[in-house]
Amino acid sequence: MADMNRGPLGLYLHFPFCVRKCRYCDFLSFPSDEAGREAYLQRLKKEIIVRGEKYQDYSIETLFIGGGTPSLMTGQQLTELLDTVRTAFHVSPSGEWTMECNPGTTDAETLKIYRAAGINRLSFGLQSMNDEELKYLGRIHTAKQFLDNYQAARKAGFENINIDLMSALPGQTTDSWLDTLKKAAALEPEHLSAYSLIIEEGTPFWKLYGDDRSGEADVEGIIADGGAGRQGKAAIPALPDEDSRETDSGLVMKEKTGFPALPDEDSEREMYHLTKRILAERGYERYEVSNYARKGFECHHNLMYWRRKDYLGLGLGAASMVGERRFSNTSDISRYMQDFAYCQEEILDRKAQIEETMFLGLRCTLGVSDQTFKEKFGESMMNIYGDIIRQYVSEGFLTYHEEKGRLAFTESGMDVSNWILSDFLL
Ligand SMILES: C[S@@+](CC[C@H](N)C(=O)[O-])C[C@H]1O[C@@H](n2cnc3c(N)ncnc32)[C@H](O)[C@@H]1O
Ligand SMILES: C[S@@+](CC[C@H](N)C(=O)[O-])C[C@H]1O[C@@H](n2cnc3c(N)ncnc32)[C@H](O)[C@@H]1O
Ligand code: SF4
Repeated sequence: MADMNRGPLGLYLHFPFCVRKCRYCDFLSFPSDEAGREAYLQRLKKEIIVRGEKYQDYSIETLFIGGGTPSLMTGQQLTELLDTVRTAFHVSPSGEWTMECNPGTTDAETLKIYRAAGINRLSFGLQSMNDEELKYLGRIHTAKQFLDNYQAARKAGFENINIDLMSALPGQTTDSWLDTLKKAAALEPEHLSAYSLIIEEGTPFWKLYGDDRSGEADVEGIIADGGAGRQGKAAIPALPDEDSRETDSGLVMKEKTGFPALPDEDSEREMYHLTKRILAERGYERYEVSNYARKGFECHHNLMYWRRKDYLGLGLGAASMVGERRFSNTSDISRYMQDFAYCQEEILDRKAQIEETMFLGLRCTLGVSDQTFKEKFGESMMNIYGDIIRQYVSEGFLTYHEEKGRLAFTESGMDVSNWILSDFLL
């Protein structure tokens, strides 16, 4: 139940450490040792206490521990971290508390402690069920290790589990994507995220594949997840040597590098359409561009971002938006260990607020409510975007539901949402 007297707040905690860096990843994370992780957590707990004092008028509705690899935390570290949150903030009793969990980094005992400490949703970064694809991505785990962890999580009492998958991987065929999708859905997780691999600048994959996917990263950049997630690049170590670059599955290899080629555009499209069909057939409703859930299991924390509700991000590089103030912590670890000053702060003007409302709202299949829009901005969406909306409605990409007063993408609009959304920049 929401706290009547306090405003709802989403709390994000960043844990910036991984066993090693995956070749495609530009999230803020780097390898670490035990001492470094412990020192960071001491600092994070201190930040929780310091910031908590300023947020006594709020109640934590959702909590999300992301990374990096938060499951590198011991049971005791996680328990202390969550106890600190409960001491420093008001928390809603039935809130969604998610933690990202990397296959190959956890076990049954630890998962039980996480559950007892208050985590009630797990998000597994599986990416693929194909060990060869996992190897090229630079993942540290196999599909089998994921399965073991997944079963252990169910036994530990987790009844709300997400699995992250990625398509359009090096060497991936539509058949192998189909296989990954089917195997993941067969486990009946409550939630599935299916992303298309983005070749991010500055990553080892950029060196290997940057030319093949030029332009793609730019489009994604405009429509970032509410500003959260894609800022702050970590230093990326050189490509580790491969023991063997042989492949026995007939993959097309990139000349010189020994890495398989990316699927061509047609295969990528096919994979995308397969995702929708296979997941729909198995009872997963798409509620956002890349997110699918059983009814009632949509990720509340991410919905806070897309609906532009207040959220506070703590830890290295974490992003926040409270009121129309957007701010984030430094991405420089040595600075973070010394002071908690915000490094980027801006007040969003009306234009930016309107653009964001459209970008983030339209990503969700529910779309944007004209009523809510009017209450916020004092005029109808039609006043501002009339021409564009009419054009895309007549072309069948957008639909306006008169009765509900909501503007949303049609299915074909969702397929090209990135391109259409750029027209909503004022
Ligand atoms: C920031 S990661 C953290 C999750 C966890 N550390 C893991 O990798 O298992 C969250 C998710 O973003 C997705 N992701 C990361 N890099 C991506 C990229 N370059 N393109 C598309 N999706 C990406 C992956 O599916 C990943 O599970
Ligand atoms: C890409 S999403 C994946 C969510 C997952 N599919 C799910 O349903 O739970 C999560 C990642 O976004 C990033 N992230 C989310 N909120 C953030 C915030 N407020 N500040 C900084 N990074 C954030 C973190 O790297 C986190 O691991
Ligand atoms: S994808 Fe996940 S595990 Fe891999 S480097 Fe990025 S945050 Fe770490």
